[in-house]
Amino acid sequence: MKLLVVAATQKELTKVYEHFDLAEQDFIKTPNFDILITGVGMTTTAFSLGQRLDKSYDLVLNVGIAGSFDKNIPLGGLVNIYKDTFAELGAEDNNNFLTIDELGFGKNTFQSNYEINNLPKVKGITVNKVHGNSKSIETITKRFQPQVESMEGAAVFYACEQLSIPCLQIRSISNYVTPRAKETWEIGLAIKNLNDWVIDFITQKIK
Ligand SMILES: O=C(O)c1cccc(C(=O)CC[C@H]2O[C@@H](n3cnc4c(=O)[nH]cnc43)[C@H](O)[C@@H]2O)c1
Repeated sequence: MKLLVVAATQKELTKVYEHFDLAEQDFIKTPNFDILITGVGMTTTAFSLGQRLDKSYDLVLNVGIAGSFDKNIPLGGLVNIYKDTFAELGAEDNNNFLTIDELGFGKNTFQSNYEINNLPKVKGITVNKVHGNSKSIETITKRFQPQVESMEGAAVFYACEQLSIPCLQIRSISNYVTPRAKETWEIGLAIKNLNDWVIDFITQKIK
């Protein structure tokens, strides 16, 4: 199994780098798995994957922290984002929003096609702008009923679909999507739990 692990920042994979004794670089090849650090957001993700992703990979594992709309998911909890939507891609039509699908230019939602058993499956959206305002949170919740949001997920699903490569997106919840309150974010806990899971997953896969 040739595995590519994709994350936005090296910080989100700190313990993975330490555990496997990896050099602090944004693209690392090892005999058993590769790591790609893309930078934050859809544009950097698309560019990085355009440079590094090829059909030799059997699985892409997209990991990172994320915000949750769903207060039933604990901070530091891991989720399997099985479906992810480009939430801002489309057109305003006065008080309505037309998705890229409705405009006839493609599709806005992409799915994972790799099954694992042990994590809750949730619906995500991918955004350029982290939600941090009551009105916009209410609007986006009504529009797509998302449980979580990130800034890269749908872009990774898109790239994998283009090359027919199985893709799994696992994220650890660092914060709730609320009017911005960074002091309540649990980034350290989320990154620790994510890294423990990634180390375990890689170790199982390369046995
Ligand atoms: O401040 C830090 O110490 C720190 C360490 C590692 C990563 C970060 C980030 O802010 C990474 C940004 C990354 O996180 C995702 N994310 C997290 N929460 C949300 C959210 O509420 N809405 C959207 N995206 C979120 C996102 O995918 C970014 O790539 C900070």
